Amino acid sequence: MPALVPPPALLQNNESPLLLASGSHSRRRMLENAGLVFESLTPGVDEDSIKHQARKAGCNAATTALKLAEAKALAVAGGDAVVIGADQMLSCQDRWYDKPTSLEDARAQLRTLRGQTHCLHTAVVLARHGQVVWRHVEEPRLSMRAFSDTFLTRYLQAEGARCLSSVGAYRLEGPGLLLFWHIEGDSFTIQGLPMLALMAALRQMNVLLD
Ligand SMILES: Nc1nc2c(ncn2[C@H]2C[C@H](O)[C@@H](COP(=O)(O)OP(=O)(O)OP(=O)(O)O)O2)c(=O)[nH]1
Repeated sequence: MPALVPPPALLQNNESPLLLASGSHSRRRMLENAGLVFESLTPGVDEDSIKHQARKAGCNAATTALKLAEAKALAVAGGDAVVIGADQMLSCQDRWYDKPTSLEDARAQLRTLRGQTHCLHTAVVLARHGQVVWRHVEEPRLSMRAFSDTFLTRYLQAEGARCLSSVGAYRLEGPGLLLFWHIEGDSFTIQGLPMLALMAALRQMNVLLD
């Protein structure tokens, strides 16, 4: 039975096309699962340079994530569309982490994060006609178990490259859940988008029906 995707007219106004300025499968999946109809584009933004400048200017991780989300939303030519830009930074003990580039990188990162609490500074913005019209940040806190090296080896064998698409080297909706003993915050936000706040903003902008 194919997944039932409600026709756009039932859930949103066709006059305001929606564009996701992100290459994130996780973000796309969450919007699709909510029944939204949208286009997606991967923004060409030099994230490392923006992060470096922000850090040098003394910005915290939440402000930096907002700057990145805005840069992504403004980097795509949206025309009349409402454009969603988002970014997620991971910080632990004031150190910032990026998406691991290899399983060895993921192993090293998880060994550093285990037994500690880290924060996922998750920013989302809406832009229209080249202007950012809405900004939002949520900062869930996730406490990792002090898991064994044997567990970590088995986890990486089970997850493989799937864990490289996430800033924390885990998929909360997958075996990543086994890494944690406590989580404060919204699971959608952890997966990359504060969906409830975003849906409320899209209703405010008359993109989604109230
Ligand atoms: N499936 C899944 N993805 C997660 C989870 N936690 C974080 N992520 C993903 C969401 C984002 O795709 C990624 C955070 O990195 P970024 O915000 O830089 O986005 P990304 O580079 O993926 O795409 P973008 O820069 O927006 O084109 O981590 C999780 O628990 N599950």
